[in-house]
Amino acid sequence: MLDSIKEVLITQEALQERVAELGKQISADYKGEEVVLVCVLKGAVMFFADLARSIEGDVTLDFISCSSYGNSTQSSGVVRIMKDLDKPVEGKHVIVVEDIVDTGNTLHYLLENLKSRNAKSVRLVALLNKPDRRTVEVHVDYQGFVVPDYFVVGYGLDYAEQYRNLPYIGILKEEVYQSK
Ligand SMILES: O=P(O)(O)OC[C@H]1O[C@H](OP(=O)(O)OP(=O)(O)O)[C@H](O)[C@@H]1O
Ligand code: HPA
Ligand SMILES: [Mg+2]
Repeated sequence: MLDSIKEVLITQEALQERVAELGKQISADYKGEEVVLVCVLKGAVMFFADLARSIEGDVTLDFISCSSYGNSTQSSGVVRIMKDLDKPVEGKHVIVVEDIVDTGNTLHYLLENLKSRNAKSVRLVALLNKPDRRTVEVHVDYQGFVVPDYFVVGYGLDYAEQYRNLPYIGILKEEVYQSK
């Protein structure tokens, strides 16, 4: 295990198992429907790639990039769209695929933004839900795991752009960000 990781919270195997379950559930719920899967870059990238492959049916992929954390472990509270979707979602079923709902700022902003584009429906699938830190209410339609109030990294989640390539979700040692 990496030196900067205090503890593995969710193993690679547990991630795979849960992602497959979510894929099954989504496939059943959207049977016979066309769905646009929206990846919220960059954090959701690993989850998105695995989830998309576990969904059976008529699926297209699109990408949006939001940022509110920068190089910090605290949300700036200001959400910016750095890259928008390529295609309009008007009249489409949209599933937003996100790595984590923490304060709720990003998803609150993004879900309202997508709903205003007149999609047929907009739902959220979040791999991780950290309810202890919530400052804005967000409805999570599908969730992978509830996590405690630690800054977690891996499987797409970063601290200052590092650790996204870890195959598991780990708790980052406090000294890594307190020394900065
Ligand atoms: O609920 P919140 O407190 O808003 O936090 C969740 C968001 O923060 C992270 O993104 P970040 O802004 O770090 O961009 P990244 O995905 O490129 O890492 C994460 O990927 C979520 O999108
Ligand atoms: O715990 C977290 N880890 C990484 N990125 C995040 N963005 C919001 N919360 C987190
Ligand atoms: Mg981040």
